[in-house]
Amino acid sequence: MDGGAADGTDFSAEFASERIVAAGADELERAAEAALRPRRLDEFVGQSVVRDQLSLVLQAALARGNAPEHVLLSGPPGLGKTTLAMIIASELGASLRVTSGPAIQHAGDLAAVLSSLEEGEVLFIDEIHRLARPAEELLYMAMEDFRVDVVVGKGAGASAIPLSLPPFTAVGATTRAGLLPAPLRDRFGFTGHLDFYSADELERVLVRSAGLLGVVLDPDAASEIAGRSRGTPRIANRLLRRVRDWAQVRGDGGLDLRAARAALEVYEVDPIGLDRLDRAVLTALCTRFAGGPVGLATLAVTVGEESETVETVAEPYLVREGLLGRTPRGRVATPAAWAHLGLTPPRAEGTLFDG
Ligand SMILES: Nc1ncnc2c1ncn2[C@@H]1O[C@H](COP(=O)(O)OP(=O)(O)OP(=O)(O)O)[C@@H](O)[C@H]1O
Repeated sequence: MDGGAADGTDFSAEFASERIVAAGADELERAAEAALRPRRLDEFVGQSVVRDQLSLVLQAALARGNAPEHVLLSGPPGLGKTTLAMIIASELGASLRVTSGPAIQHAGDLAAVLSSLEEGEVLFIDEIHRLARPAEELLYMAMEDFRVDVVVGKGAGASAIPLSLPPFTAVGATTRAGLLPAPLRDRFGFTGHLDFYSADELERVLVRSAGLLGVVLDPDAASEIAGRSRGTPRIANRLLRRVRDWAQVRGDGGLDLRAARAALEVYEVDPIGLDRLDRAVLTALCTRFAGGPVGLATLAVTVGEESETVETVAEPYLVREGLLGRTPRGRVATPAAWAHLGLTPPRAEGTLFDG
C-alpha cells in the first residue's frame, strides 16, 4: 500500500499492519476473513445507496443477458470492496478473476490475463490506481473496445496483432479514486463510493459474524465492540475474534459486555477506538504543548515515532473524529480531545476577563 497523503486523505496501512485497529489486513487475516464474507448482495450490511444502485445495474444486465458495465469501487481499506467484487460475480453467476495493480508489472502481464478471459467473466483489479502506465493504456482499450494488441517480436521487427476479447466486466477497487487518471475513470460505467459504517451497521456485521463463528454475542457487547471499530467492518471482525479469545481463555466462554471491555482493555483499544499511538499523540499535544499548535516533526519526536507514521497512521482517524486539527501553524488539539482525555484545556488568553 502506498504511504503519502498527496490529497490530504490517506488510507494507507503500510505502517499500520501490526496494529489491532489497522484498516489493512495481511495474508493470514485475509484467510480468516474469507469465512465471514457475505456472498450475496442482500447479506451485505449497510452502504444502502451503493447496494441499491449496484443491484439495479446487475439486475438490468441479467435481464438483458449482457455483461454489465464496468464497476469502480472506491473507499478506505476494510469497508468491503473485495467483498462486493465477489458478490458481483456471484450475483451474475460468473466466475471471478482476481489481480491487482502492483501484481501487474508489464503490459504483457495484463494482456495475458485479458486474453484468457472467458465470456461474461468478472475481472477484479484491486489497487487499480497502482497499475503501470502502459498496462493502464492497454486496459482502456480492452474495456472500451474489448480488444488488445498483442505485441509480437522485439525492436524494429515488432508488430502488434489485434486480438478481440469476449465481453467481460472489469471491477476496479481503489483507496485513492483521486489518483486515477480521468481516461481510466471514465471507462467505468458505474462508480460506487464506500463510506465508513455507522455503529448500528457495525453491530449488524458483528452479530452476523458471530453467528458464522458459532458464538453468541450479547447485544451490549456488540454495541461496545462496534463503538471501538472505527467505522470499519474489518476492524469490527478482528476485535470480535480477540473478544472471543478472551472469553475462551479468561472468561466463561460468553461474549458479554464484561468480556468485550476486558479484552479490548488488554489490546489497549479505548472506548472510541483509539489505540496506544493515537492516545500518545493526543496526550503529548495536550500535556506537553498545551494543545498546540506544534509542528508534526516535534510531535513525532515526543512520542518516539517517525513523522510519517504519526501523519499516516494516527492522524487520519484523529482528524476524522474531530480530535486533532491540522493548521498551517501546526497540529492542534480540539476541545473534544481534551474532553476525551479527561483534561482541562488552559484558559485562552483574552478570555481571562470574559464574563
Ligand atoms: N458490508 C459488509 N457486511 C458484512 N461484512 C463486511 C462488509 N464489508 C466488509 N465486510 C467484512 O470485512 C472484511 C474486509 O472486507 P474487504 O476485504 O471486502 O475490504 P476491502 O475494502 O476490499 O479492503 P482492502 O482495500 O484492504 O482490500 C471481510 O471479512 C468482509 O467480510
